[in-house]
Amino acid sequence: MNIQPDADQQTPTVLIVDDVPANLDVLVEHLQREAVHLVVALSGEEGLRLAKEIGPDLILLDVMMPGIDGFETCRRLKADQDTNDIPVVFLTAREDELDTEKGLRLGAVDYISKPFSMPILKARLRNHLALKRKSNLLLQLACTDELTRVGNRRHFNKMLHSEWGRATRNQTPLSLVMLDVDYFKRFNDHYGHPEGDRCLAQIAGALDSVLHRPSDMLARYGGEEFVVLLPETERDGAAAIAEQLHASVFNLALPHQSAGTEGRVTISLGVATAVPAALNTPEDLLAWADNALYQAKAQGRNQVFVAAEMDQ
Ligand SMILES: Nc1nc2c(ncn2[C@@H]2O[C@H](COP(=O)(O)OP(=O)(O)OP(=O)(O)O)[C@@H](O)[C@H]2O)c(=O)[nH]1
Repeated sequence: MNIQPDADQQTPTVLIVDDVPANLDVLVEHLQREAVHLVVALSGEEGLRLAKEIGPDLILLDVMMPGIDGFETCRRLKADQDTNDIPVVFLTAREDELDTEKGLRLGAVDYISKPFSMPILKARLRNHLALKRKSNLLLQLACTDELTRVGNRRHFNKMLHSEWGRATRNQTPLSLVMLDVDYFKRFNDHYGHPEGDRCLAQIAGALDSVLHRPSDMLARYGGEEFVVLLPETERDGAAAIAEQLHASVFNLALPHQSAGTEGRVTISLGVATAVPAALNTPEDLLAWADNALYQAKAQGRNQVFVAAEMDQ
C-alpha cells in the first residue's frame, strides 16, 4: 500500500543524539521503560544519517558536539524534506536565553536545559509524541481517498512532482499508467451507486496487490479513474505491470451484465514513459498517459495501450 500504515498503531521511535556516552546511558536507562524504541547517535553527522534512514518520531538533540553541533544538525534536519517534520527537542547544558531562542527559532519544539527533572522530561516527550501521532494521522487522512483507501489525487500530484525531480536528477525513466473502469455509468445504472462504490473499493484492492516496490504508487485520480506512478521503470516494464493490473481486475470477475465486455467488470489502461528533459513537464507525461488511455478506449476497451516514449 502506498500510504504509511496506520500512523497511530506503531510504537514511536526516539533518536537520541549526544557525543557523551555517559549521557546516552542515563537517558537510555530512564527512557527504556517508556513505550518507545530508542536509537542513539554519537554525533550530528550520524544523527542526520539515522534520521533520514529510519524517520524517527522525535529527536532528542544535544547542542555542544564536535563536528557539526546540535544547532547545525537541527538546521539541516529542517532543510531536508525527508526529515523536516520530525520534532526536535534540544537537551543541553547551555541554558542562556539567546541559545534557547536560537534553538526554538531553528524549528525545535522544545529546549530543555540541564540539570533537568527526568519525570518532567518524560512528560514532555509523551506530549510531543502524542502531537506527532496526531499530525501523522492528519497527514495520512489528507493523502488518502476515503472510499478506496489508496492515495488521493492531491497525494499523487505531490509524488508525481517529487519523482519527476528525482528522475530529472538521475536521468531515469518515469512511467505512468492511467486506467478507467469500462462502462461504469451503466454499472451504476444497473446495480445502483452503493454497489458502484463497493466495486471501486474492490478494484483498488486488486490494483494495489499488483504493486510491490515501495516507490510505486496507486492513487484514485477521480471518479472511476486511477493512476499508477512507476519510478525508475522503462516502457517495457510499465507495459508488463499494466497487463498485470488489467488481469487483476479481470480476475476479480465482478459481474457487469450491461458492460458489453465479457459480462464482467473490466478496465482500460494507457501507459506513458519519459526520461525527463528540458522540453517536457510532469503534466506532459500525464497528458501522454491520458491520451494512451483514450486510445485503449477507442480500440474497444478492456485492454492496455502503450504510448511511444515521449520525445526528449
Ligand atoms: N458509484 C460511484 N460511481 C462513480 C464514482 N465516481 C464516478 N462515478 C461514475 O462513473 C461513471 C463514469 O461514466 P463515464 O465517464 O460516462 O464513463 P463510462 O460509463 O465508464 O464509460 P467508458 O469510460 O467510456 O467505458 C459516471 O456514471 C459517474 O457517476 C463513485 O465514487 N462512485
